[in-house]
Amino acid sequence: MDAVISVRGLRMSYGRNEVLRGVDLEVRRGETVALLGPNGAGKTTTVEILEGFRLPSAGEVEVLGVDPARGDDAWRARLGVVLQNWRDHPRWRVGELLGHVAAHYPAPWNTGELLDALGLSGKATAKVGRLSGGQRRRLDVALGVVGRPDLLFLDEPTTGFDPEARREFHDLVRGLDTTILLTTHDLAEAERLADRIAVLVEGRVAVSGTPAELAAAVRAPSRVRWQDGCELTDDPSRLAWELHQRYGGPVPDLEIRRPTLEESYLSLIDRSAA
Ligand SMILES: Nc1ncnc2c1ncn2[C@@H]1O[C@H](COP(=O)(O)OP(=O)(O)OP(=O)(O)O)[C@@H](O)[C@H]1O
Repeated sequence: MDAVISVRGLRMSYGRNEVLRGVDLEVRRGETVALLGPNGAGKTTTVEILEGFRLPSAGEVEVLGVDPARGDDAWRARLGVVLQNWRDHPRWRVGELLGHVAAHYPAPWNTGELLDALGLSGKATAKVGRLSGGQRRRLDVALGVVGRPDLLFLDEPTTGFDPEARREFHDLVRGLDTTILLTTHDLAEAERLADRIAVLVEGRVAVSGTPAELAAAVRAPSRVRWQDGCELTDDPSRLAWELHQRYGGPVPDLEIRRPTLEESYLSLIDRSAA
């Protein structure tokens, strides 16, 4: 199997605060996997360990076949990281900044071609500080992929975006041809971008799979409402049948509402936190 990321029993504590309590995660070549979880679940901590920026307390971690704690420059050059924003470089010109970063990699993109590919044609001589928000985000992606990474990390990439910018960013990410680990607390974003989703709750992967598998695995109860009552049940057709028997015929004002994936996800988080 072609595992790009392989994590077994990953644990991490900050002092007495045990943030990761045995995370298992695998990402295969070419996949986009979303690590989904509420605020404080430990997503950023996990990604920082995978990037080699933080040492775990325990567990086995391999990224591109290497323990990140021992990753050398050649290993690092195979990773791409999309940072939130290059706010510190407003006076650099786009092409200069991209060329400067590209120079650190053995086989980078041609910067002009990359700008074209990411919809920034004609912006090479523009100052970073003069780009629109959406253009800045494209540049962030360009900086993350300029070294042709084998693995790209996107940590909460659309926080603070308006819906239009989010849609554009999602289109951009879907067009990238690399393995991606994305962290997000937004289920809709995970569903839109990821082949597989791993839900991180309370320091563990509570459930993982394709969006469809997730929907089946975490289904919250359905709500059955009728003229004289309302019940939550995991087996709505059985309840409907029992009501049919009770009424000796059609159930007055019968209404069955199955949960959305969003509701199921929120119920999973609530159950785990309880
Ligand atoms: N450097 C640190 N020192 C101490 N505690 C930390 C540190 N970084 C994170 N934490 C704590 O670890 C927990 C997990 O944080 P982390 O940032 O990994 O979660 P997250 O899932 O990325 O959250 P968010 O979605 O809010 O970014 C939180 O309780 C946080 O306060």
